[in-house]
Amino acid sequence: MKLYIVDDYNAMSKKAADIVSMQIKTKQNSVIGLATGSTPIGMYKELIKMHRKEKLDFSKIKTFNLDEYYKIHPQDNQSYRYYMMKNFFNHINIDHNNINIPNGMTNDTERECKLYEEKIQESGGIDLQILGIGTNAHIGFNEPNNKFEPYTHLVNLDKNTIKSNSRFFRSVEDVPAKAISMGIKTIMSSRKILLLANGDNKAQAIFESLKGPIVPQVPGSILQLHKDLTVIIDKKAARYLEVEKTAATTSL
Ligand SMILES: N[C@@H]1[C@@H](O)[C@H](O)[C@@H](COP(=O)(O)O)O[C@@H]1O
Repeated sequence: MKLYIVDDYNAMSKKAADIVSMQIKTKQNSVIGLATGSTPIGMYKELIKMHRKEKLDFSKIKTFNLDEYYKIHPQDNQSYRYYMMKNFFNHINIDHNNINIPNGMTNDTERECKLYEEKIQESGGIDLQILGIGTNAHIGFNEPNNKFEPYTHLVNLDKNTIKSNSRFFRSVEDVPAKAISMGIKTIMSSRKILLLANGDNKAQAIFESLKGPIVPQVPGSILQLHKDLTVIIDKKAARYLEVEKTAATTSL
């Protein structure tokens, strides 16, 4: 694992954008797995800047988002589709046919999940998956559980997650109780994973995920088994990690 502990959110966002841009420059038709939440917003802003200033070309990439609330209309301003359009896709030259986000309105979730997995396979698999992490160590919407759910599936959101995501909604009652999420195997099958976290409230989840036992009660802990994991976190999220505080890369 490559671990970068950086000063702050801006440094995290810039470093993450550099890695994504390198991936796209190296392979123009890269398949990129994308995350939502507050964490990657800065990274998306940096990538938009790169597109404007250096003509970073997104025209051939394909994207798969980790998750979507259920049920939610794609045009609802709380949907992850809306978030992606607003924060990223509307500002770059991506082919909109190459954007994949689970359909949060489907009446047949089983079919939707199966189709999503098939589409990922057909695309050749994810080259680089971006991940944030929940305060309860969830990745995508894979909540703490007594088993790892392998493939894209319908999830009952944890109370903790509903509470923490309620900051984006009018009230806790407005947060959908379910979501469609890539599974643990879907995420782990990506050729590269980039995990981002910032702030004190992520320190425990980061510590348990990177240093604790690999258990489904801490979904992020599975990442320890990935062959090509890069972690970029700020000093606050790194609070409990006992690593040398050099700004350089540290291998755990
Ligand atoms: N489903 C998303 C995750 O993909 C995200 O990584 C996480 C952290 O969110 P944030 O970045 O806002 O802290 O929670 C959300 O609920």
